[in-house]
Formats: sequence, structure tokens, C-alpha cells
Amino acid sequence: MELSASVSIQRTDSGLEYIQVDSALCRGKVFLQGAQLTEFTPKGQGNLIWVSADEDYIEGKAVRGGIPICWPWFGVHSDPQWPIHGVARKLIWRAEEVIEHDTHVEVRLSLPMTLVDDTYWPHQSKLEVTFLFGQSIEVRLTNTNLGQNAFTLTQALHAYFPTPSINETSVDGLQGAQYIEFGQGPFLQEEVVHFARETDMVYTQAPATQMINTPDGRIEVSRENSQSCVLWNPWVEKSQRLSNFKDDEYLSMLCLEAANVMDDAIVVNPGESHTLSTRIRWA
Ligand SMILES: O=P(O)(O)OC[C@H]1O[C@@H](O)[C@H](O)[C@@H](O)[C@@H]1O
Repeated sequence: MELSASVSIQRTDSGLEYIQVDSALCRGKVFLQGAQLTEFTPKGQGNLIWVSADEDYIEGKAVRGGIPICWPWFGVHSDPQWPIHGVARKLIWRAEEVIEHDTHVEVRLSLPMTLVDDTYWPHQSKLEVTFLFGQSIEVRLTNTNLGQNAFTLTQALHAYFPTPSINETSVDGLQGAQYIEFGQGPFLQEEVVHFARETDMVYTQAPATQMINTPDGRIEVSRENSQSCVLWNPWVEKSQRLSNFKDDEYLSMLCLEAANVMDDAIVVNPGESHTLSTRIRWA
């Protein structure tokens, strides 16, 4: 890949490669493993993306934080032996292209399909992700069907956001959506969401934009080609069971994930593409 003035490829001490963006507008970081964004800091503002202080960036192990790409299924598969959240987040993606625009830096990666076990994904397809680093960050995940038959998949851009205090954080803009939680529901979301317990809600028919209100400011998260999203905070007990997660870190993060799940699973016909996208910024 040809790099540009504001983009370089670097490596952690543990040996994982990442793309570093340092432009007039922002700083950002995308690991080739999982094509996982782990930082987006607009100039003069704070980092919008959370990563655990316990993260050690080991090859083949899911990074705790950032925006893991869950593909080609979200959550626990109907065969519970299969890995949670699919296979894409642990594979090494290929850096394809960097383009410097006036308003943003575009970085594109693709997942080499030869790395994907046929058992999990027997279809001929292309999977690409494009990051637009500007004053906001936009992530576009595109599935293209290169085969003769339609395929169906679920997926998510599993974004982790920072907050100085989950007890003083709320999520506005889910009112009117239906949610399933811990296998129960659907329930109607009537109010702004506050956090006081383990939260693991899968919303369908969700409005396109939510606002995360934190003591450090408001984070606007919007989605396209996505009717569903997931809101997650592990709270006290689950925090103790999670990999690469400090016991008290549930106090300083939450996930709001742009998704295509449940009855929003996508069907991609031969020769067609589908792009799930999310845009994140300080409001
Ligand atoms: O620990 P993982 O595999 O990264 O998953 C984290 C969480 O991801 C969320 O999206 C799920 O709703 C949770 O149930 C899950 O615990």
C-alpha cells in the first residue's frame, strides 16, 4: 500500500501492525488484525474510542475495545461451538489504499477470503472496510456477493465509547425502538437509557442517530443501512469474567454498536453489495 503524508504503518512491542493517521484534523489508529479502529481523536478534543488499560495486543486474541468488526455473524452462533461475534475480528486484514481528501483521510482495508475457514463462510464474496478520518470518523463495511447464490449474514461495528462515569451517562434517541434483552422481549424503549445494572439490549427498528451524554461531552453516533443496534455494559459481575478487562472498567465505557442483526440480517444477492456504516463525532 502506498502511504501518504499523514499515514504510516507502525507496530506494537507485541508485534501487531497498525495504520497510524496523524492529519491536520485528527489522530487515529487501525490495527490490521480485525481492521480494528482503536483511536479517533479529533484535533483539540478527546479520544472518542475506548480501549481497556489491560489490553496487550496479542495476535489471534480479540482486542478489548475500539471497534471490533463482528462478521459474518453477531453474538453467539446457533452452533455454540463457533466463535462469538464471527471470525473477522481475529484475522489479519490487508491494507489496500490511502487517499488524502481536503476534508478527510480515507483508509481502505479488505479481508483476504483465503483466511476465512469455509466451514464458517462457504460463499464467494468480498469484504472491505473504509475509514474516513476527518472531524468525525465514518466506518463503512461493504459485503459484495461474487457468487451465484444469495447469502445472508449478521454483523456489527461493535464500538466502545469512553465515559468518565457510567453512573452519569445516558443514551438518548432509542425511544420508540423495540429491544430484546437476555432472551426476553421484545420490549418498547420508552425513556432515555441510564445505566444501573448489566445492560445487553438488542434494538430493532432503531432511529438512525443516538446521542451518548457523558460528563465529558456528547457523542453523536449515527448509522446507515442498519435498522438495529446493540447497547452493552457488562456491569460488576460480567466485568470479572471478561478477557482483557479490569474489574472496575465497566464504570468508564459503554458499547453502542451499529448492526444488522435479528430481523435486520442482510441478504446480499449475486453481483450486489451492502454497506453498513456508522459516523461518530463529538456533538
Ligand atoms: O467478550 P466479547 O466476545 O468481545 O463480547 C462482548 C459483548 O459483546 C456484546 O455485543 C454482546 O451483546 C455481549 O453479550 C458480549 O458479552
